[in-house]
Amino acid sequence: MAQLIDGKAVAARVRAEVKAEVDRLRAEKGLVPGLAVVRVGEDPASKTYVSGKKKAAEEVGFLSWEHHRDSTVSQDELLALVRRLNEDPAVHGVLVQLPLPRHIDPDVIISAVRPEKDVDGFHPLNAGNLVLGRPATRACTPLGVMRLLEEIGCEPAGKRAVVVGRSNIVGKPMALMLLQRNATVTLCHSKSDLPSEVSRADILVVAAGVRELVKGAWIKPGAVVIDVGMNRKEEDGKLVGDVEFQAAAERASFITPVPGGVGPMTIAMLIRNTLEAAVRGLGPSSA
Ligand SMILES: Nc1nc(=O)c2c([nH]1)NC[C@@H]1CN(c3ccc(C(=O)N[C@@H](CCC(=O)O)C(=O)O)cc3)C=[N+]21
Repeated sequence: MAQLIDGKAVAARVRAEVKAEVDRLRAEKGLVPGLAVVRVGEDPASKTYVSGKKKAAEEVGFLSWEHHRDSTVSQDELLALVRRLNEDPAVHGVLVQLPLPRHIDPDVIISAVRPEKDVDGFHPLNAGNLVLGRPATRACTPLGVMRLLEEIGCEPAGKRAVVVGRSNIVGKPMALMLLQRNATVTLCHSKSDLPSEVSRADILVVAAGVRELVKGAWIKPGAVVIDVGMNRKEEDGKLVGDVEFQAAAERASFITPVPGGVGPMTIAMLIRNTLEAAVRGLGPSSA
């Protein structure tokens, strides 16, 4: 039976680390990190996530602002807001909650955020620097997964890592981070021969957005299974992942639950990225 990876507990520890650093920055430099979150429309999931981000920001002693706009806001109006936040010296991190309404091109908005303030790590400059293995702000969810692997003492070097799902916000950066740590990485589309790909994984990360897509019987005995999926069941409103949890747990050595696995880590890493953006803003060697 697999050991559970307690993302909630690790995330709380990350936030405590950040809080200690924020207290020191405030005392020594008079600096308080600031996070601005932009939310458009009335998507209930976005509302929940944004309030989670705001709560975490306040818990660690950041300043935080939520800028809410109606779903009818124009792309130009949203761009103007992003530019204002880019110029605001109290704001160290700018996050535009996705998804955006259909009449707004998310690439245009994401590219407008100053790369130094892009705490999501979605800006093409940060994404490109990740590809090149250069310093960059890294996407929060895969960064959180890397931290979970570290916590359980899982060393990626030389292991076969399989990532299911190729999104720009999870799958692709996840594969690159594992590659950077010298894993042998396979990045799969959900149309791949998943049973055969998954069965070779020492480290399996699933971010496909399809409820219980990965069956327990496919898991290699002893594998580390990281489930990034978040699917709300029609029947009872409960969250389930992209992995058939019970059956997978019988074969895996470690597995993340949903909820309480990767989700809380995403927010904790956003908080970390914002702290780092604030410290970078002080200029070289002044931290
Ligand atoms: N610009 C942008 N950046 C994001 O980082 C971003 C985004 N847009 N759009 C949506 C996704 C989703 N996301 C989650 C964050 C926390 C949990 C989380 O804390 N989940 C809890 C459960 C929450 C619940 O019960 O609903 C858990 O897994 O334990 C989940 C999902 C960030 N996203």
